[in-house]
Parts: sequence; structure tokens; C-alpha cells
Amino acid sequence: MSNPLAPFYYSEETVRRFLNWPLVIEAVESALRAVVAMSGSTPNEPFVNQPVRSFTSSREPGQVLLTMPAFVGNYKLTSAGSGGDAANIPRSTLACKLVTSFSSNPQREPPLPSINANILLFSLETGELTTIMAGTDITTWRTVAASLVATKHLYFRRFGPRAEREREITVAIIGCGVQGQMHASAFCSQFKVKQLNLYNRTIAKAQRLSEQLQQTPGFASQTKITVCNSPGEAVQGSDVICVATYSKEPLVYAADLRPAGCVHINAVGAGETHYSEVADNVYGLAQIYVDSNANAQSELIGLAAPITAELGSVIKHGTYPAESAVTIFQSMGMASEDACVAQAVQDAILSSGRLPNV
Ligand SMILES: NC(=O)C1=CN([C@@H]2O[C@H](COP(=O)(O)OP(=O)(O)OC[C@H]3O[C@@H](n4cnc5c(N)ncnc54)[C@H](OP(=O)(O)O)[C@@H]3O)[C@@H](O)[C@H]2O)C=CC1
Ligand SMILES: O=C([O-])C1=[NH+]CCC1
Repeated sequence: MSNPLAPFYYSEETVRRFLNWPLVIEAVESALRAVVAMSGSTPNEPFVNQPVRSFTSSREPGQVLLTMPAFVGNYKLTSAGSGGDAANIPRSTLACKLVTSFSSNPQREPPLPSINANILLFSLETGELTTIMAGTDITTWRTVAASLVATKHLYFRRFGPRAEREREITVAIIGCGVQGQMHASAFCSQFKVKQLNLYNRTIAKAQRLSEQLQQTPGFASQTKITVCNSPGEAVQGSDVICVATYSKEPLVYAADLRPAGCVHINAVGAGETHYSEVADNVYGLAQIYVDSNANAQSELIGLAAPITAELGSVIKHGTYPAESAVTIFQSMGMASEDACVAQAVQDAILSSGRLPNV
């Protein structure tokens, strides 16, 4: 029978209380693995039906609405207590994220985030809309989680199974907006970052981030932070580079990368195209990994070099790059990531006994 109170609504404030790295990373890794198998490949294996998302332009350039539907079947969430089910029972989720990207929002008074999202969850029995979940923070967390997972499998695992816990790295953050800020704090909390290079077009924002990080309780005291005057300065000597801006011009050039290679780049931002932040000469020498081949076919038209593989296939098969490789994780963002994280958050909320609509 239909629930007369549906759809339930979970606000950004409620969602925020239940977001944590083990929950989000597990859900994102589930989505990345599941997307490798499309519908019907192997019975009982996780799989994803994820039609290409739509982009609807609004009045001005830089204003766009994306509709992102996904069905994720037979996947497991195991983080007992933090979301997911401890019994490890396969589950399925039908969801659609509606997200706007209005790049001039931070210049408004008062400033607003560029990205604003809501995630809709549907009943698998009746197709009814059961839940509307604020999805702005989920979008930030799941995108950062995808970069963390990519860095673990495409960079650290070149050096052995425990390298992500043992190896010290220098990280460059290019763009200190919402994405850049969370990339900076998450990389420092999840990996051993000895040097953090911050660059932002408006330098005051990079300086503010540096101060905030140093004042954060528990911030890794072994991390030295440098605010850089150019993207090239931030990139030089870095092992891992995260670039998340709206720039239509390249910010990361081959001449600035370490000559010996052994570099990993998380290319997160989306200006006019998803690959505008990294120069063609970097794509030309790199191995390029994507979250979804199907999305890449429609969104990475004109990319300067061929795609090596989906990240999920590297996770599944352990086909790690060579130590000296330059790798790029071209992160577009997937509806299936949003679906799995929203499901895990809803599970965590419900198992906490918290009532919806409050
Ligand atoms: N791959 C994915 O899954 C996702 C990707 N994104 C993308 O990530 C990017 C960042 O998003 P978010 O952090 O939320 O946005 P914010 O608006 O919070 O930050 C934007 C950043 O880009 C910088 N920037 C804008 N234009 C330029 C330019 N021409 N040259 C250099 N820097 C520039 C801004 O610098 P300044 O402070 O000087 O203005 C700011 O640091 C966007 O492209 C967004 O679409 C977002 C969500 C998911
Ligand atoms: O996946 C996503 O949510 C987005 N990718 C680019 C803008 C928003």
C-alpha cells in the first residue's frame, strides 16, 4: 500500500549529519564497480542502467540543469552502523539526481554554491517517488570520494597493497572552491600528505583555506601547506594533482609535471568541456581513466587521446598502472554514485531511528 506521507524529505542539514568517509567511499566504490557490468551481463552481479544524462542550458552561459537517472542492481553495502546493511544482502536502487551548475553563484551577495542538487529515490515495487534528499553535499562528498578511490587504485597501488597507508605524497589542489576545499581536507585526512600546494585564481581564497585547514582540530601537523602564485608552481614536484575549476583554458601543462613521471591527476572540473583544465600535451603522454565509458562517449568528444579503461575495471581486476606512469582520472560524475550514496545515507538515517521530514 502507498505511504500517504510519501515522499519523505531529508534536508541538507540532516544528510550532513550522516555523511562520513567510510560510508561515502564504500558507496562510490560500489557504483564504480557496478558500472563496469551493464544490465544482464552476469546474474546476481552488481550492475548499472545509466542512460546518458541530459544538459539543459538556462538563460545565461554557465547556467545548466542536469538530469541524472540511474538504476543500480544487486550491489552490497557493508559498513555496519554507518549505513548499508550489516547482513550484506544485495540491494537495488532506482534514483534520479537533478542538479544545477550556475558558475557565478559564488559572486552573489550573499554567495551561493555553484552546484545545487536534489536526489529522488523511487519505490522498486510501485515506481512511486518515496524520498527527496538534498543532494548538494552528497555531490561534493561523492566527487571527492571518487578522486580518493582513483588515487588509491591508480597511484598508490602501483607501489604495493599498503602504499596508501605508508607512502608520503605531495598534493596540488588547483581551484579552492567547494570541490577544492573538500579535496584538500579529505586528501590530508585519508592519506599521508607531507606537502599540500594550494592554488586559486583569487589568491585570498587559497590563503583562507590554508588558515582553515591549520585551525582544523586533528589536521595532520606533518603537512606543510604552501599557497602558490600559479598553477604551474603548485603542480611542480607534486605526486597527485586535483584540479576542480570552471576554467576553459588549461591549468596543468606537461612542462610543469615531474620529469620522471609517476604522477596522478584527478581532473574534476567542467568548464565548457570536461577536459579543458588539462593541456592536450598532458593527455598525450598520460593513461586516461574514466568513471563511465558510456558517459565518456557522449561527454568527452574531442579528447586528445584514447581512454585506457574505466576505474571500476582497475578496481575489479587489479590492473594497476606502471610506477612511472602519468595517469588522469577524468571524473565526470555518475548518477549511480549519487544513487548508492543516497541509499546508504537513507539507510543510516533510518537505522538511527530519526524520523523523516524533520
Ligand atoms: N566531476 C564531478 O563529478 C563534478 C564536477 N564538478 C565541477 O567541479 C568544478 C568546481 O566546482 P565547485 O568547486 O563546486 O565550484 P566553485 O564555484 O565552488 O569553485 C569554482 C572554482 O573555480 C575557479 N575558477 C572559475 N573560473 C576559473 C578560471 N577561468 N580560471 C581559473 N579558475 C577558475 C574559482 O576561482 P575563483 O575563486 O577565483 O572564482 C573557484 O576556485 C566545476 O567545474 C563543477 O562543474 C562539480 C561537481 C561534481
Ligand atoms: O556529476 C555531477 O553532479 C556534476 N558534474 C558536473 C556538474 C555536476
